[in-house]
Amino acid sequence: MEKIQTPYYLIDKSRLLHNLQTIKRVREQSGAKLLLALKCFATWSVFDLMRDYMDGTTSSSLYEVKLGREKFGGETHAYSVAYADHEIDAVVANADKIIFNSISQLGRFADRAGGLSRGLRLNPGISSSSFDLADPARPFSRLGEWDPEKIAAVLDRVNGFMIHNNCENADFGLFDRMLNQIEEKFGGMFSRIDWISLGGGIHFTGDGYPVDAFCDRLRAFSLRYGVQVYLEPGEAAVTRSTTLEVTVLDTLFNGKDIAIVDSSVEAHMLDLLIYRESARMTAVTGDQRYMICGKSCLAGDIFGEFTFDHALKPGDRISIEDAAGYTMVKKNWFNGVQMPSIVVRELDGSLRVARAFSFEDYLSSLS
Ligand SMILES: Cc1ncc(COP(=O)(O)O)c(C=O)c1O
Ligand SMILES: NCCCCNCC[C@H](N)C(=O)O
Repeated sequence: MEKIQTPYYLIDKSRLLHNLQTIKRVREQSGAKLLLALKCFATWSVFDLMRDYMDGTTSSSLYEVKLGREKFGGETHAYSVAYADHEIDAVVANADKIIFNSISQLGRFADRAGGLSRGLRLNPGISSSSFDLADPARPFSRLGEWDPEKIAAVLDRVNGFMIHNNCENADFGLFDRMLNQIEEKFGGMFSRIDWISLGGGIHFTGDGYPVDAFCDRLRAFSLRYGVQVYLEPGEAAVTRSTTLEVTVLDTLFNGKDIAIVDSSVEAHMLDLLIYRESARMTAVTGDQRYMICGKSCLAGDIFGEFTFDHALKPGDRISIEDAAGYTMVKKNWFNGVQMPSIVVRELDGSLRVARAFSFEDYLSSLS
């Protein structure tokens, strides 16, 4: 096979499988159903593998619901911060459950939900987010209903609840304590519904996570209230499965050694800029330190500073870790920078270019 032109996202199915096997274990041991959060990862070329290990998908918009139904299958949950009048029928036609963000949306659209099971998002007012931007419990948050009295008044109109308050939470103790608080606040209503989704943001596929204790906690919760528990992993499902493969185009010294690569943080790993985080690379011992920068015009288009065991030169290849969650779903055509192809390393080790992007794709993204 010819060398694949960078930049490209490289999804390694055997690394993905590692997470999926933990997901399978959680399903079996806890009785919970696990749905892929498409907002985090929607690269459907690897759904053939993922669907064997997960129960379906959850979504944030009409297009995600349709993608989940069409490309993943299984159980399809629809959630949206706010549904529009003109899209609700299509959402209902493509979903198995519909979750409303507010009592007012439930009131407006419940009668158009047909035979679908209906859910309401609850906001417990606590979260594990260390970023105000991603904190669903931030002051004045619009994400879900807070008041148990108001929620109790519409209980006869819903079959389930969705509570998403974990964010990059690798601490089981914190998960457990927050769930206790949720039970104290809303537990009185839990026996009166059929299912509860505890959302995403739980990093149970990470090294050393106490998976047994996690499963026991979920199973006990489910039995206590007689509810089907759902989880909505995004990041946990795809973490460490994907790299962004780039090539050095130029090097220069401006007080620091700098290497410019054929990619852009703003266009291809936008979350890093949004949350002001550094990219990750496999650690190399060496004494050549470089600031790895993107090729867009943005002065702060910087992946981070990394150490190498050799001097970088044009043509050298660099592999940036953790390029699955919240990357491909956010890629854009800023500066007209070549959009990375999507390449899959199959379980037998062969590489497949699932998608390559061209000037025509750039053209058709605008008019
Ligand atoms: C309702 C809901 N479910 C699931 C997720 C997925 O979270 P993560 O990718 O952190 O697991 C999110 C993240 O925004 C969410 O808002
Ligand atoms: N790595 C920086 C923080 C990322 C936060 N992810 C945001 C999405 C998340 N699922 C959420 O709850 O908003």
